[in-house]
Amino acid sequence: MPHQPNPANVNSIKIVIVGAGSVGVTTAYALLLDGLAADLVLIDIDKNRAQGEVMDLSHAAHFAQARVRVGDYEDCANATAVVITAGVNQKPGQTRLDLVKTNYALFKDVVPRIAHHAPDTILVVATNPVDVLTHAAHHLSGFPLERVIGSGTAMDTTRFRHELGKHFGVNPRNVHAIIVGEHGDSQLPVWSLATISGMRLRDYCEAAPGVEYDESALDACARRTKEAAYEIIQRKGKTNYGVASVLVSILQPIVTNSDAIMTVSRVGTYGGVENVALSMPCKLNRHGAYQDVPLLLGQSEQEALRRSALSIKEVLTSLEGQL
Ligand SMILES: NC(=O)C1=CN([C@@H]2O[C@H](COP(=O)(O)OP(=O)(O)OC[C@H]3O[C@@H](n4cnc5c(N)ncnc54)[C@H](O)[C@@H]3O)[C@@H](O)[C@H]2O)C=CC1
Ligand SMILES: CC(=O)C(=O)O
Repeated sequence: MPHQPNPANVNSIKIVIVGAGSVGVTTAYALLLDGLAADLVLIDIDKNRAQGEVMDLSHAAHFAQARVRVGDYEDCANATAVVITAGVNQKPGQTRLDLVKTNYALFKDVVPRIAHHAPDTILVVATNPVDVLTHAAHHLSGFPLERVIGSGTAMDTTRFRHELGKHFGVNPRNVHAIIVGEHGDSQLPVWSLATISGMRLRDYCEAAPGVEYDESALDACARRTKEAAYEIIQRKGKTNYGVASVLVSILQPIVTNSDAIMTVSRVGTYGGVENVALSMPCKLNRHGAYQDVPLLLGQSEQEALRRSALSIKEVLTSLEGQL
C-alpha cells in the first residue's frame, strides 16, 4: 500500500512494538524509514535478541532522526499506539486458525500489561489468527472497540489490488477493490463494487481497448490473493514485508489524524453474527477505527460475509470460558 508523505509533527509520537521477531522488526524498520515516530520501543521476551535488533535499527534511525530502544511494559505509557506482533507463526501447511491456543495464551499475559500501563493507547494487532485475537484483545484490555484494530484484510486488499493491477495492466493504486471478512480462508472479494477509473470491471473491459472480461482469470486473482501467505510461507518460511507495510499504513492515519478508509478488523455485528471481529471498511484517525463505512454488498456477498463471521465465531466459541 503506498504511503503518503507524513505531514504530522511526530516529535511526541511514541510507538511500541511487542514482539521483535520478523514482523515486528520489519515494521520497526519501515516506521523508521517513514519517519512516523520519534520514539520507537521494542518489547520481546527474548531481550538479548531485541537488543541486537535495536543496535542494528539504531544505525538506520541515525538517518531517520528517531530514537529506537528496547523496553518493558511500563514503556507503553503514553504510547500513541502499541502494535502486537508477538506469537508463533504458521509452519507450511498450517492455517492461521491452527495458532489460536498458543497465541491466545500469550495475549492473556501481554494485553492486560499493556492496558495497565497505557490505558489510552490504540492497540494494533497483527498476531494470527488476527480476527480472533483482535476480539480477545478487546475483551482483555477493556478498551472501546475503536481502539482495538486488527490488521485484518488490509493485507489481503493490498494483495488483491496487486493481482488485479497485474491482470489489467493498471497501477494497483488505480484499482479500487477490497477483500472483507476473515484474514484467512473464508475471506471474500467484493466484486460488485470493484472499479477501475470509476467503472465496474465489466464496464471497464467493454470501454478499454483490448481488455476482455474473463471471469476465470478474475477468480484466479482472488485465489492467488487468498493463497499468497501459504505460498510465501512454503517458499521462505514466513511473510514480513507486506504486513510491515500494511501496519505502517494503519498507523499513518492514527498518527496524522487523517481519516483514511481501510479494511481492518474490529469487533462488531457482521452478517447478523454478534460480537465477532472481522474486516470491513472503517475510517481511521487519531481516535482509532472510529467509524464503519457502509458497504452495499450483493446478496451472495452478504451470505459469504455471514459464513465468514460464523467461521470466526466457531473458533471464539471453542475458546469460551477462556475469553
Ligand atoms: N496479520 C498478518 O497479516 C500477519 C501476521 N503474522 C503473524 O505475526 C506473528 C509473528 O510472526 P513472526 O514475526 O514471523 O514470528 P517470529 O517468530 O519471527 O517473532 C515472534 C516474536 O514474538 C516473541 N515473543 C514470543 N512470546 C512473547 C511474549 N510472551 N512476549 C513478548 N514477545 C514474545 C518471540 O521472542 C519472537 O521474537 C505470527 O502470529 C504470524 O502468524 C505474520 C505475517 C502477516
Ligand atoms: C501470515 C499472514 O497472515 C499473511 O501473510 O497474510
